[in-house]
Amino acid sequence: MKNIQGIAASPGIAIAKVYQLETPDLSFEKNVIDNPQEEIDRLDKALEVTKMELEQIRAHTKKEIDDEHAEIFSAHLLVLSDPELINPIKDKISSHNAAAEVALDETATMFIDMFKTMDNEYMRERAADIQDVTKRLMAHLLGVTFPDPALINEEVIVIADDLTPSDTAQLNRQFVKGFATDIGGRTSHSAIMARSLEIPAVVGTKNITEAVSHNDILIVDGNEGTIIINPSEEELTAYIGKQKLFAEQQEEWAKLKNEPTFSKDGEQVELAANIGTPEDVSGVLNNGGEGIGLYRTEFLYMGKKQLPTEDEQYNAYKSVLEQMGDKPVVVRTLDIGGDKELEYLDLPKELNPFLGFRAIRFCLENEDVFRPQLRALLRASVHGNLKIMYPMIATLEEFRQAKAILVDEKESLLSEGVKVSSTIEVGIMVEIPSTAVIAKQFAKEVDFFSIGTNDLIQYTMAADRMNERVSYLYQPYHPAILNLVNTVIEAAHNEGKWVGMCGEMAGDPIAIPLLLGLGLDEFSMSATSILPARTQIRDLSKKDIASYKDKILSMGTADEVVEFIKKKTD
Ligand SMILES: C=C(OP(=O)(O)O)C(=O)O
Ligand SMILES: [Mg+2]
Repeated sequence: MKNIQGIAASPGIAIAKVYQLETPDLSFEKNVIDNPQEEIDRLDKALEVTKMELEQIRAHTKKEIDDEHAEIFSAHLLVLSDPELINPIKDKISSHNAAAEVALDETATMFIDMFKTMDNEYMRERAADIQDVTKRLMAHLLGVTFPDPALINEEVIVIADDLTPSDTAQLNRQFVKGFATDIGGRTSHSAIMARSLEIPAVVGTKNITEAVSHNDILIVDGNEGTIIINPSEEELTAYIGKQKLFAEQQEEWAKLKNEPTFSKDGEQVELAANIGTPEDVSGVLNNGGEGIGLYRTEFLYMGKKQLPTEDEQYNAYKSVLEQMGDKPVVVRTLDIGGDKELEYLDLPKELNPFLGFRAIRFCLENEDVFRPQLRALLRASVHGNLKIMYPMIATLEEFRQAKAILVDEKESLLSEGVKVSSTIEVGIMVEIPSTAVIAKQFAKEVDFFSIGTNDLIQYTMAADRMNERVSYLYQPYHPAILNLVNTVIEAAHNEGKWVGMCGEMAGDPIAIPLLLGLGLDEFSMSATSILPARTQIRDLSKKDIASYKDKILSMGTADEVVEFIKKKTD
């Protein structure tokens, strides 16, 4: 028996025997050729067959999964038709007399390396897409068959170094009970697809392919990220129990998908989701999200060579708003800086980037960047229920200045005859202690607050959210944090305004009772946390917890708070 720890990528527990998905041998002789045209013809033929195969996988995915995942293969097809990839391969063949395999390998490696080293997770994962497509193309050039996971016909757990999107799309849910890979992260495509197929998965184990052999029995715990190889009888019994419990839990959760969120004593709150791209919206709706509490627009600006145009932004915002119908969508304006750099802006390196020139500070000094975003948002506002939120507000002047620019852009759009919604709420993130402390003054001017605890905790505790050595100080349940949260909620409610929270704390099962008791109106979290949170809230009495509010807020340590709330809500 041996346990391996990886990253929990898709929830659930699977127990079955190992199926090793091996990549075929794609090695080749590095021959020089004497007829480049023949090689180019071979390449064109392989391209044609690969495209046909991808079309088939796309159709299969569309039928068996959904349109969104089928789009991955549309992207692959685009890669194969992209002259920026194909022309350099052909140039290498004709100018260096390289065999098609050599030219493909060298060109693909160059692009993959380039994307892999980018300081942006999204782009790094696009490297995996190019790798996937070019491997398939190479197999056709070499005349070797690619593994076909669709042929699996007994219950298994698929083990692989990595699962490409096309592998994942072919997995038959009836037989493939789970999967585990050496590489990958929570946002890699295979992980995203595992979640929508609802196959338990653990990724990033580093060495699962070496640790198991063909007929081993495995337990894959996608809730905890653990894999148990050849479990003992006791472990098996324990996990079969957990599996049953999880299945029961999921059935319970699913019943609440289209339900509003009420506490046991009948108080309503809103459970919303945090998203980074329009593609994330379907996951929000599938998980019963009542709104988008934070759309991080940075991703529109990242992984590019220049700023996105106003129209590009308009299309992204419109897509999110339309998909959400009349449900609220809080879009946060550009929060660049800190750990999120935009290389093309060429901003000077700073000693303390988290305390530096970022977010609203940058936008107010760079109106040429800020105004197009606000215009795109205002134009998109007629397509849904838009709320605009400014990040990193530290002073009232910043909010007033940002709002004045918005009003100015609105007036100019209206004078151009462009329609703009008249009901857009304008609010701020509360993630800087100064703003939390004078929330009372802010509450008179903003339409809403959303508490960004990821930053509020680091600034209040003076503990860098990225620094492992001070992570013990990063304490969401610290009375100082709870007092600030309480100040913000009371201030807002006194002015008849609503308060959300979009930091990670909002989806944390220990924090949820505390936040409910303090009167938080909207909880914004990752989509898959929504149904468990709704279930939890239905069992909590807001009034009961609120009656302990003064006691909790006067406690001295986070441990005391946790111990107390656990005891009261068990
Ligand atoms: C939601 C927040 O913003 P980000 O994590 O993007 O800084 C936060 O600070 O809590
Ligand atoms: Mg923040």
